[in-house]
Amino acid sequence: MSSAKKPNVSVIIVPLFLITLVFFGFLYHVYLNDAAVPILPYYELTQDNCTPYSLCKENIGIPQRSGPVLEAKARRLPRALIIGFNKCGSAAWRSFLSIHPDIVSPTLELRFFTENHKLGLEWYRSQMPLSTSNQITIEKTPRYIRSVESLRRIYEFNPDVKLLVIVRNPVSRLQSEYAHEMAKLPETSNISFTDWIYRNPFEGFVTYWSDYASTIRRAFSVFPHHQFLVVSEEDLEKDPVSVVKQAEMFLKLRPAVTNDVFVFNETKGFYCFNTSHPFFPSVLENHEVDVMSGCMIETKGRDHPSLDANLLHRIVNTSLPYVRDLFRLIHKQFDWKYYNKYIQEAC
Ligand SMILES: Nc1ncnc2c1ncn2[C@@H]1O[C@H](COP(=O)(O)OS(=O)(=O)O)[C@@H](OP(=O)(O)O)[C@H]1O
Repeated sequence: MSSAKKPNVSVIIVPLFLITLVFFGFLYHVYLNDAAVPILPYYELTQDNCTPYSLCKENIGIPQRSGPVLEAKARRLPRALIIGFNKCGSAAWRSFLSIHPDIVSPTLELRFFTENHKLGLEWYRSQMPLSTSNQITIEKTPRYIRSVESLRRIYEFNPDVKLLVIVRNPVSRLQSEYAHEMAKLPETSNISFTDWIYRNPFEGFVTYWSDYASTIRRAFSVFPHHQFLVVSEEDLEKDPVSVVKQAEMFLKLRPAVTNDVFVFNETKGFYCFNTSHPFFPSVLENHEVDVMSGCMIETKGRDHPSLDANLLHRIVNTSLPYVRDLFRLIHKQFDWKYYNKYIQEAC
């Protein structure tokens, strides 16, 4: 008489059922449910063994999706910075770049390498938006370029960081600064552009706003030239796609931003986001963009004061040597009204 007991079927079927469940659950998780990508707090991630000050040197390149990968989102430190100049379209450039699927960017100027340095690198990281490892983070604080101390800190943070710089016709930059200052005052205290200019010692004031070259030259003494991309506000205003494309190439990102991402808004007088473009929802967290119109908020694109001919002549005369110096330094020439006729050839 055999004493062997028949195996209980449930001992086999239950684990088999559970394994199948887990397997299909996994497939669903990876292939069908993008939202299921786990979002881990940054400190749970290895960050590719990077130490805080030696940032990851992985290639910034075309993301290769070669199969199911469980991609963790994390708060990553910037690999590119917009370091200057203020009143030159730095906010629009940052916003326009951030529509690229491989770019994320905090809206606020974090000023980490200037006054907020004491808050520490972990604070800086905590301010960054979540991103995947295929995306790069870009932070914008236009005052970085003016401070040597900040440039040295940036170098210590990451000597390979990419540096984005935007400059502007000095005349428009002065008008922009004036509009910015007047907007802070009650209307009754507003003064004319001419009075505003002559409130200050003329030469020094105009030089301060026009001499991009000295500031960039100083930055060149900290970082090699090839780590800089210098563009012009006028190009961003006229043809934002071309300026975003320059950055795509410079950052070695796949070409993703096309003409249909932007539309010219007659009321605003500037290019704005095309709100029906599939990329648009990615800027909804951007507090510098009006989500209804897709335009930059009202503090960007103010009316400029008209110019008295004599004053214009004086400003152009004073700033011309600095404009020449800039074009020579960066080996580029921008299409700047009032200056073009004096500058016959580049570099
Ligand atoms: N598309 C688009 N929409 C709105 N504004 C645009 C755009 N492109 C460039 N600009 C110009 O950006 C100028 C503001 O420059 P910044 O953002 O660098 O100013 S700030 O330093 O951050 O305050 C702002 O200057 P003002 O015109 O003087 O307001 C704009 O001329």
